Amino acid sequence: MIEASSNLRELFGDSDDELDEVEETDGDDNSYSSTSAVACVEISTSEDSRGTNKKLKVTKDPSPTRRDGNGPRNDNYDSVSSHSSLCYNEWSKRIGICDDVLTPGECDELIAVHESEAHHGYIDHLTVTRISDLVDHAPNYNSSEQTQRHDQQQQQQQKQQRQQQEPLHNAVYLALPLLRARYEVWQAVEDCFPEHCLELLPEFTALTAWHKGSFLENHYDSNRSYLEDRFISAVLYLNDPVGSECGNCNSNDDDDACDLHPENYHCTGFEGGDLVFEVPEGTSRLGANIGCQTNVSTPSDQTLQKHQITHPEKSTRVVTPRAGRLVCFPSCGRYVHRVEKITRGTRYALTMWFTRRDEAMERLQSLFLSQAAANLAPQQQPWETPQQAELLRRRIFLRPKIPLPDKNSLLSETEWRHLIAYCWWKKGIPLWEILSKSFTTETAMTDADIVEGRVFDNSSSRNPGIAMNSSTRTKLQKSESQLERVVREWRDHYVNPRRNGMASAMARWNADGMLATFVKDDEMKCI
Ligand SMILES: O=C(O)CCC(=O)C(=O)O
Ligand SMILES: [Fe+2]
Repeated sequence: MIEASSNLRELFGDSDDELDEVEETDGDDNSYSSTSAVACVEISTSEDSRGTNKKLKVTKDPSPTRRDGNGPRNDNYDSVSSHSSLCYNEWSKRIGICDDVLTPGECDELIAVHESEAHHGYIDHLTVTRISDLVDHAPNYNSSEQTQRHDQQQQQQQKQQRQQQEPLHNAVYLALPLLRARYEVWQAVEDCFPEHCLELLPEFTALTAWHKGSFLENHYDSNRSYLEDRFISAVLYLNDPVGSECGNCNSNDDDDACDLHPENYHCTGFEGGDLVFEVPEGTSRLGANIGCQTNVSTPSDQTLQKHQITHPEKSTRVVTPRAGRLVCFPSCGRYVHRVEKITRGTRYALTMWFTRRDEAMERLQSLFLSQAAANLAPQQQPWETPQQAELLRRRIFLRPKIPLPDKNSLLSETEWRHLIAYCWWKKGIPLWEILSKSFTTETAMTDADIVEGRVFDNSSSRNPGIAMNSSTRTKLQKSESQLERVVREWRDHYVNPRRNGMASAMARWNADGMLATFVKDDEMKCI
């Protein structure tokens, strides 16, 4: 997975190269929305049906059939569709759309997880949190060493007490909701591709934040030799687009309201960002013509059928993101797609690929390393310059107007970052207000504006030089009593329950650490 991700910049960053390999189509005159168009695989999973029973229906534990490593290459969707009079319905039904795969609350938590540990992504204006960003530095929760200990329960209690007192060194507790969501996506993808049930293995899992200005040109997802193991692509959207008004901050400002109100940066709406598929050239709109099932439903489709019109060669199928909506499709060249530019706000998603080859599977064995926890200060990604990494770090603090902490600060930098995201997620906790009583707002705001403008701007990344003044830091120390209450709530009601849930889930997982399976409801409980 590490190799694959370090190559992602090559995949997405140099869009000129990318387009050379993909047949370009330009027509979007005939685009139509997924919500009203041809029915494909539509599976609505209500909250009830997502209970433990469903989660246990397909066991993700490794079995010889899943893990023999001899699965076929991802050529069948290409070859099924490669005859010249490809049936539109046959093509379209491979684009699975499932709504309510996660609840709004689960989506919000994943957004907060991303905000806690955001790194520069593989294209401009994109930040990512790969699952490995959370677990690679995990302490050993489940080593054989530990299980052999005589008084395991006592050890566990001591450990929990230590955790409650020690500064937060790692982000592993944040992996719990992500692992749960990963499993939900996995199940939904299997539901959409039942013919490949029990074959599909996660190859890559990351939370992605598509900030204003980000987009992806036409591409398909297995379009490099080192990506050819990718078989199914899956994107679970975590927030809704908004109209002209700002969803949460009630601003009527037409001009980038969310971007202008960083203190309300829980306004997670966005504009733009549709996922647009190119219908392959030569595709017939008439499924009946070549004997496949016809389930066309829109008036325009019926008209086409009635008049026996072949669908124009160049057209698109548009999927509009929505919180809890999963879209999954073959990663092969028949499913060329793009992401339209995000023109406002941030579009959040959980992005996954599935493979059928065991060797290509995403490894999570580092969850089981018996290493001491490393300090998870934001780490420089292979494609980042140190300056870019530093700017992103500053942005995380300054966007919500929180001064950069120094050595004497109440919390470590990791803790501050996580606390900021928690408060942002919980919305009702006015961290900025608590702090603003005792630090110089003007300084923080000025810095925030400068950083916001530069963080994604490569041309200015050579000069990140922004220093917080010392009075800001000194004053921050004085607000401890109010802050301490917030910190206690965060630790007691969030960090510790999540840590315990993680430890409990991991105790049930396979000793080789290669497959993380389901996470139980009670392990997710936050008091
Ligand atoms: O986020 C999306 O809608 C699709 C993203 C995508 O195409 C990709 O990451 O390859
Ligand atoms: Fe893609």
